[in-house]
Amino acid sequence: MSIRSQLKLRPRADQRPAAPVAAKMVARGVRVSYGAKPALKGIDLDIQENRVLALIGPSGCGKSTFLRCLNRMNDTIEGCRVEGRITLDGEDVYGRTIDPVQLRARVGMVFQKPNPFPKSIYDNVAYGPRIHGLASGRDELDEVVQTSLKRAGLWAEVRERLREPGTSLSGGQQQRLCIARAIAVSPEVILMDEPCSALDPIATAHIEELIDELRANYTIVIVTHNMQQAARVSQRTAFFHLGEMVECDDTEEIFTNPRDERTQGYITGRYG
Ligand SMILES: Nc1ncnc2c1ncn2[C@@H]1O[C@H](COP(=O)(O)OP(=O)(O)OP(=O)(O)O)[C@@H](O)[C@H]1O
Repeated sequence: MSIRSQLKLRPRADQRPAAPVAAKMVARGVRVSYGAKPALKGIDLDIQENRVLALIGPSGCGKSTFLRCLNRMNDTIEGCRVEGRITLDGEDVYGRTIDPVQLRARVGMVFQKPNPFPKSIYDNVAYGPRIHGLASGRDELDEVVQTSLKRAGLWAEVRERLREPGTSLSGGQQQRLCIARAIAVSPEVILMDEPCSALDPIATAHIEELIDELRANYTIVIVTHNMQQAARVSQRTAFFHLGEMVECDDTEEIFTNPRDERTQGYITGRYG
């Protein structure tokens, strides 16, 4: 069986944009350390608009650290130092005028384990728009909640139970609720840190389909250990190794024709 069919790669024409795609976020020389210990050693990476970028690599190579740099989640980790430059639409996200709370509304995050707030399904989604003042009045808030749940592919399952706790949903539904919560504040970029690792194969398939739909409206960066998943959902893939970004290319190139032998070793399962 060819690697293309093993990885369920889509036909070439679907993978390749006809024209160059604009970079939504750009990282240059990003170095991160936790105390004295370096975790990222100078990452240069462009994140293209309305594309899914998968970050792959062995455990501990710095994928999550890099993801957290993009919306300054690392700010909350004591002893974590970030150097270099990351821009969103050309603006330095570490610039003095940037409010990290506003940044995290523009660059939302979905975590490994579904983490709904201890609130109703409705309030989980309404929370962000309320604190950011994005809806004036109840009707508008209802509309935002409904639209976000629809985009997250959850509306049909929860429309009759909006007042029930978010935690009463199944794991896969909770993860879609978390995606709806991220979408509700109209982000431009969505970061996903192994969003399917706690889910069964059916819930995983549902989230993967959703990711493919969401890229029409959002730029997505996903960390995954599952190479089939990277091949199925992403158009670009970056391979990380020991704190370096070894190569980034069209997903199909990375999986069928990697330039670096470390990438080759990883995707063929020699290590990792
Ligand atoms: N909060 C932290 N405090 C100290 N060191 C950390 C912290 N988070 C990560 N590290 C270290 O930074 C390095 C990169 O970790 P990171 O979690 O970014 O890797 P990863 O590629 O996402 O790994 P995994 O695939 O296992 O999730 C590792 O050596 C890790 O031990």
